[in-house]
Amino acid sequence: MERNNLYPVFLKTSNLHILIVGGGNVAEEKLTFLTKSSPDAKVTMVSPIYRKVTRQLALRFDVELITDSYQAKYLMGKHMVIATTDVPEVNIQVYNDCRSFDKLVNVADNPPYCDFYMGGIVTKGNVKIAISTNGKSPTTAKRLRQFFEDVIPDDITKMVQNLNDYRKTIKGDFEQKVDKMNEITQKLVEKV
Ligand SMILES: C[C@@]1(CC(=O)O)c2cc3[nH]c(cc4nc(cc5[nH]c(cc(n2)[C@H]1CCC(=O)O)[C@@](C)(CC(=O)O)[C@@H]5CCC(=O)O)C(CC(=O)O)=C4CCC(=O)O)c(CCC(=O)O)c3CC(=O)O
Ligand SMILES: NC(=O)C1=CN([C@@H]2O[C@H](COP(=O)(O)OP(=O)(O)OC[C@H]3O[C@@H](n4cnc5c(N)ncnc54)[C@H](O)[C@@H]3O)[C@@H](O)[C@H]2O)C=CC1
Repeated sequence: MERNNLYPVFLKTSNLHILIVGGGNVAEEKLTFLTKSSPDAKVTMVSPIYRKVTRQLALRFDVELITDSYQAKYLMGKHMVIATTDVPEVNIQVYNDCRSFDKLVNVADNPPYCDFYMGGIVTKGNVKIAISTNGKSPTTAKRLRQFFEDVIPDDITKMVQNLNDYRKTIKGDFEQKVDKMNEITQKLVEKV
């Protein structure tokens, strides 16, 4: 059976600078989900034209909007790049420039030109779940995201905090703490 070999990481987006090339529907969708998950993300966009909602999001999340066509100079200081223009040659140019400068790049909706994929993301307080279908079905990623948003209780973050507090009260060495933490959380995975 095929399997997903991607390696998920949880980026500290406040330390990284992301560039989105293009200002249309796809750019707006990527910006919406990026800022929903990571409102502190440092984002710059470059495009001759922006949508109204994109401008509103930019104001709200302190996104810098450069009104210009893409040029390689805009990659300077950026760690990750998402290309979303409606001109395939421009997207490929962005991809090639990023390769030359060792930047991570995602040509939205174009798997062969992605170093990473955007995922479906569920956030409940301190808990975050990222979902990928290996690029096979973004719609499935979206539906799973909606499912988990629904079934995971909002107060799961309380459990995380309680366990964190409880751990500090346990006496003993590291191994004894691990045993105790596993013992008290066993019920969470027991089949009923
Ligand atoms: C590979 C990947 C690369 C990347 O863009 O990063 C990619 C690729 C493509 N997307 C396409 C289309 C759509 N994408 C969505 C939605 C999402 N797409 C996202 C990620 C990814 N999309 C990466 C894989 C993630 C994984 O591994 O599963 C999500 C999860 C995250 C996000 O966008 O931030 C976000 C849901 C967010 C949420 O709701 O939580 C919908 C659904 C909708 O809008 O209702 C449609 C329309 C339905 C359809 O067409 O399937 C097409 C076809 C284009 C064409 O028609 O040619 C391709 C190209 C292809 O599949 O080959
Ligand atoms: N909208 C969608 O749901 C889907 C779109 N696509 C494809 O994705 C691409 C983008 O789609 P949309 O966002 O809907 O297009 P769009 O037309 O809404 O947006 C394209 C954006 O790219 C900008 N742009 C054009 N040339 C540029 C350049 N040289 N430098 C910087 N920005 C530039 C434009 O100003 C515009 O803001 C298209 O190729 C489309 O076929 C694929 C699947 C679904």
